[in-house]
Amino acid sequence: MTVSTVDGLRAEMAVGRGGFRLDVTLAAAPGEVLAVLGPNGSGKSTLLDTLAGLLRADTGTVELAGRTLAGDRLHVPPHQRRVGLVTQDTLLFPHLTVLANVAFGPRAHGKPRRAAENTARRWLSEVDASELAGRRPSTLSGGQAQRVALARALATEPDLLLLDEPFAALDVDAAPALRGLVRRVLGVAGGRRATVLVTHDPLDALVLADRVVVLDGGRIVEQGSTGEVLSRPRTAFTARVAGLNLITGTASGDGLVTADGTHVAGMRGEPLADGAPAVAVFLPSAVAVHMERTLASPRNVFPATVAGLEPHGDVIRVRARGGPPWVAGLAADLSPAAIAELALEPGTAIHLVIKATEVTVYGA
Ligand SMILES: Nc1ncnc2c1ncn2[C@@H]1O[C@H](COP(=O)(O)OP(=O)(O)OP(=O)(O)O)[C@@H](O)[C@H]1O
Repeated sequence: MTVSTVDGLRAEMAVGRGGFRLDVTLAAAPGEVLAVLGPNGSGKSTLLDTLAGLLRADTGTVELAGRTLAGDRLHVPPHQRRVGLVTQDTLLFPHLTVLANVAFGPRAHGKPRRAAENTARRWLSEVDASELAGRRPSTLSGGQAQRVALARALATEPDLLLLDEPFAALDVDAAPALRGLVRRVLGVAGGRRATVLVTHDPLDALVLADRVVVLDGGRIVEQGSTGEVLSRPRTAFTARVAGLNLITGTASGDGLVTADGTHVAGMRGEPLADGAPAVAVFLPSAVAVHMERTLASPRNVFPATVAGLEPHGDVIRVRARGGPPWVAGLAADLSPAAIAELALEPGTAIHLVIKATEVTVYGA
């Protein structure tokens, strides 16, 4: 083993893939979660594959928790890196039970069977999957399989956890709860472990990451704390990524109550005591605009006024104002045809309609 003085992860590497070249320098401190955002083809998977050791960098070094994993003529193979990888395809062994799948890593690292199974049970319990221990992977739902895959990665006690779009394959009902669970689990025994999370979804970054890097064309075009990058975007991609609606208030039931007493119906992303400071987060694409006040439940209906219309890729972003202060700046993405049909223009009185299942509520 080659010793390094670096705590956590530090990677400075260049790798070519066909005509594409990834050239990045990044670091994640022990206990830190670094989100990697970027448009399709920007090099996110190439980055993860290289960190995992599945792909060999052409030049550069990768150092992790006091060890050099890649460098001058050095390439530590994936299974010796102490790196855990969770992807959308959970890749569980179909012929093994859930318990045996999770115990596999510790066994492969030399733990006796009983000790490996104890470790597996502990991590299954952390991801709320103890009752799945005897099941085969083919009998699990997508969300259950993702929880098991996470337990399997963590059971090896990796120095680096790589999460590749872990919620992308889940339906809208399953993703918020799993995101909340991952946030909790990443806090467990996370002192030494660094985490790199690749995602398309700004919610993932907002909820899970301490810092964000934005990749474009194989290079890092933005980086900083998650709040900094998402509140002051400097590229079109990050501006879109940051285009979230956010309402602050205090937790109440499954939703929250704003300072002026409006109830916002949502889904809890994590357990929250009623009255705790909370934020409700949803995408502009989840907001419909109606002229009449519809009473369809379980939807949120907020009266507002059109403040402005901005072209936004293929859609028109409607900005709202009026009513209580939190309405100002809320955005709805509509097709140009819908804008024309509703005859929207600045000053038009509207109702913003958002399904509760599209709104995720987290602790603030
Ligand atoms: N096996 C490969 N051989 C040659 N080129 C590849 C290979 N895999 C990826 N590429 C190219 O490398 C570039 C970066 O791809 P990569 O999959 O890392 O991007 P990404 O950001 O993960 O994209 P996405 O969000 O679509 O998953 C792309 O131009 C892609 O065409």
